[in-house]
Amino acid sequence: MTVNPAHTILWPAPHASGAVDATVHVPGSKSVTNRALVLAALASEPGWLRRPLRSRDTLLMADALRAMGVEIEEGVGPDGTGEFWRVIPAGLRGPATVDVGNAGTVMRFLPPVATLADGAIRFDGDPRAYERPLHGVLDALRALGARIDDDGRGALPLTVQGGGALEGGPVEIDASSSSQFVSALLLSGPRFNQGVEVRHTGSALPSMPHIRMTVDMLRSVGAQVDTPESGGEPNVWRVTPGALLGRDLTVEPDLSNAQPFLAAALVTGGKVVVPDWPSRTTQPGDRLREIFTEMGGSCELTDYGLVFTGSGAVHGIDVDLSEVGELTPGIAAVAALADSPSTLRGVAHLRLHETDRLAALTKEINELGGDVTETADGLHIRPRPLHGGTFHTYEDHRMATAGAVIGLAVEGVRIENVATTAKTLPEFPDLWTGMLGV
Ligand SMILES: O=C(O)C1=C[C@@H](OP(=O)(O)O)[C@@H](O)[C@H](O)C1
Ligand SMILES: C=C(OP(=O)(O)O)C(=O)O
Repeated sequence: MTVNPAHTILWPAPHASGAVDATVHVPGSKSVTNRALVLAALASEPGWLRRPLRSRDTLLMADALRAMGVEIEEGVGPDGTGEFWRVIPAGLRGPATVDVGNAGTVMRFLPPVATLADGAIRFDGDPRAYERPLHGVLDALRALGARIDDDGRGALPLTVQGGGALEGGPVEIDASSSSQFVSALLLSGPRFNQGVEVRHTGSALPSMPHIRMTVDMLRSVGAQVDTPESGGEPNVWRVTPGALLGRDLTVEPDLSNAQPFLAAALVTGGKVVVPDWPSRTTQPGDRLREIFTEMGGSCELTDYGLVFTGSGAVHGIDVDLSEVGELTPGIAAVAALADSPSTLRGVAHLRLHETDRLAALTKEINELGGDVTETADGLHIRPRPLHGGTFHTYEDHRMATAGAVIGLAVEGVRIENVATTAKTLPEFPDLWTGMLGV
């Protein structure tokens, strides 16, 4: 992917001179695209993805699957239907090398896939990827019969010695540091000889909507999945072995990436329309309708999409974000501009995301004059008048977009390395200036 060199230095975040009024077409969901790619690669017939997200995380996923033998053709559909990817599954094989970048979905979803390959699959990634938790997936795979060589830390870099099949069966994991451990095992589960039964044994499990997304998408390609919600035991998911269908799936807009645009309407007292907002979805970003309404906006979901309107007032909020952790940076940015304090709770695991998001938000907002303190599991934010300055992003796409939201209301904010938004939204700087008409 080409990165505009100007965006890797300091990007003057545009200041809003008035209320925004824009329609923003938000590209496809990262979480849906990467699940769809994995499921299509494991299917027994070709499948299609329409309007897939093209970003660093999803291109890494596509490249990794290609390296293991899957064919992915790219094209553009007729009549404005947008881009499509046609995924043609093949016998997975090594040797191959997978670059996970700093994509949680790639580093967690693919080691289970690699156990099904014939040959060695080596995994490597960005320095931060070495620090992000992976042990839950690796320990589980070993317990299910896989051979994995690592340096003993239960982290990247590592090599999965794919044996062409995995026995599978019941396994216990502690997924309190990432829901992606559970999703990873479930996604490949239909292809294990005995399927898989995942029992989460640790403390609270974050990001439950993302596990529901995994289950929904598995079922939509013909997998049989028993869940706590479908009458099973609490914290236990069971996937029956079986073939997966190739599907024709249109990817929903990424609702977490819609967040900065909705936030723009909220903090400027303006209006933003996001076309194709789904009426029913497992994406955690759908919770923004409720959260940003409580913070002062209002929503109307029409057949065309979501119409979100700010009132001019921005209120603080006391909210448990454990189910929707990836929304935290954007909510913190709005909270720093509110008329009352906020408490964001339930997100201790964000310390092991792209960066330590709790530390990064605290430091960067405070350096602009804010008053944020870290708690054991979140942030306490007391709004104060902010001033301009450099907002560092720590190679975290959501830090960059959070800084841009603050920049709308505060003159002189410069975002360091806005190009890091390429992880999930390479078009961010252009969409942002387009929204503002600058
Ligand atoms: O499965 C997924 O697509 C995701 C799950 C969540 O991870 P954690 O459970 O590690 O927070 C979320 O934060 C991440 O952005 C995407
Ligand atoms: C936590 C995130 O990403 P990842 O998929 O790398 O975990 C995120 O996008 O906010």
